[in-house]
Amino acid sequence: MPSDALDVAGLTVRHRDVLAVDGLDLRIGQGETVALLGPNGAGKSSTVSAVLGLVRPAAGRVRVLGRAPADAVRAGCVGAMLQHGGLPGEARVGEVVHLVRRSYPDPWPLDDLVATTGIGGLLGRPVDALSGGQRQRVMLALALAGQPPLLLLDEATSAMDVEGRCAFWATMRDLAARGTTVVFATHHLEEADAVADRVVVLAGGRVVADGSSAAVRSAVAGRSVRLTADRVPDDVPGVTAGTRRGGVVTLATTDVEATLRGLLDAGVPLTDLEVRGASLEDAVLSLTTGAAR
Ligand SMILES: Nc1ncnc2c1ncn2[C@@H]1O[C@H](COP(=O)(O)OP(=O)(O)OP(=O)(O)O)[C@@H](O)[C@H]1O
Repeated sequence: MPSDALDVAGLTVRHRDVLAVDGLDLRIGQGETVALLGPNGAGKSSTVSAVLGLVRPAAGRVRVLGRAPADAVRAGCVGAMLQHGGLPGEARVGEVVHLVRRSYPDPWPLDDLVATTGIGGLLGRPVDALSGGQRQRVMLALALAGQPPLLLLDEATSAMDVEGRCAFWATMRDLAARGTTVVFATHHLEEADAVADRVVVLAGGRVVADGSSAAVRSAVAGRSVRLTADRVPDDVPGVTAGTRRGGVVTLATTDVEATLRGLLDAGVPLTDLEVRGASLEDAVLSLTTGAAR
């Protein structure tokens, strides 16, 4: 059994003259929940397409659970929800789910699949009559139909309402807890922050940050240190700006550790100390601005 769900080395994807993915290295272990983040055109969908064997890389290597992408897909190892995934318009949802389940040797039990994805009320409806969010729920059911060990989700919740999103991510957490590897591309950074145990930030087809959400957030400048203090010296290391409201001092800093050390060295007690990091959105913006071609 390979230890990696995904092993991507030097992946380069070109769409005619556009370099979409530029020598990308990425290893994802089994059971990880990983968010792919980055601005429009960063190469997230192209990476997902290469992992599914839908585009042929110009260079590099992709292994999915130790297999070539097409073999992994054929073996039912990968479930995917893509941005432009098609469904037969006139067929009823129940028929499509039935057909897809039948194509797998060990499909997800129907009742549980229907309940998990919340499509019970949709089975008799023609696919064409679904709303965007309902359609995404059906796509999820199809992606899960073969009980795949690896799920790839590209903007999977873009059309869902708040309730649908909450239910969707609760399902993902359950699947992750059962050992499913979940890799999702999203622009909803709060989802990534809440769900992913690792975030990979792409820009210009390259990885510009890779780590826990907390680690990626802390890698950017713009953190602040807040404390209650009567006096703070002017020359605390790392501090770029300071404000005072009553007894509460807020210091913007590029180096939290140096700032805290400086305060302690100056004999300032760290009363009511709060250190605030940049949001994941701040971090992704800062990491990707100027990084894309
Ligand atoms: N079929 C295609 N033909 C030509 N260029 C393409 C094609 N698909 C993607 N591209 C280009 O490749 C680059 C990467 O696109 P990709 O869709 O992988 O980015 P993304 O990070 O998924 O973006 P988004 O967040 O907008 O979905 C972009 O410059 C895009 O215009």
